[in-house]
Amino acid sequence: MGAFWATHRYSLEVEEKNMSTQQIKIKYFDENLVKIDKIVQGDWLDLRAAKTIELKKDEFKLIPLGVAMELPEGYEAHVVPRSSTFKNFGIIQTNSMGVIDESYKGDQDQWFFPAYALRDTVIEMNDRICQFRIMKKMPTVELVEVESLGNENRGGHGSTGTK
Ligand SMILES: O=c1ccn([C@H]2C[C@H](O)[C@@H](COP(=O)(O)OP(=O)(O)OP(=O)(O)O)O2)c(=O)[nH]1
Repeated sequence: MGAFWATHRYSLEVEEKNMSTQQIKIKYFDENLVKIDKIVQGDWLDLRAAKTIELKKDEFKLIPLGVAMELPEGYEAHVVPRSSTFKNFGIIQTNSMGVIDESYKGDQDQWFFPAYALRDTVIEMNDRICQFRIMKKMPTVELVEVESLGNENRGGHGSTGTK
């Protein structure tokens, strides 16, 4: 028992030491845009609409998020709606998840939220509509073509049942 806890505590300490703070250069496009908050809860950062946008039911618009960033080397960012976004504004994100490439870092590379409205709606400037986090990019991969993968089939959608 004692040995287990000693090992466990050691691995937690190592993890904590390796979690260094990463800096992200950020440019705001409008001085009236509320700056991104330090993380209060959780580890995603909320983003705000950079202008007031009106959408009619079934309309699509790109909502500017008012920021451009230079991500740390080897990282990309993922942007998803907040859980409450559909309830509050009746919009969904058309690409389900936005991927911000590491190379998207020019002065005019403003982040945007592609929105589809399921009802008439108004999103006010500075409303928090989505959230992002940075993720390590995947390693370089090579696709190797084969005739057979040599594995058993797992079975497709729903093959494990519902109970
Ligand atoms: O929700 C999103 C998705 C993308 N982008 C920006 C960042 C990204 O780096 C760039 C291009 O996105 P993506 O590669 O997904 O678009 P594409 O349709 O494949 O176009 P491209 O030919 O520019 O790659 O647009 C956003 O601001 N918000």
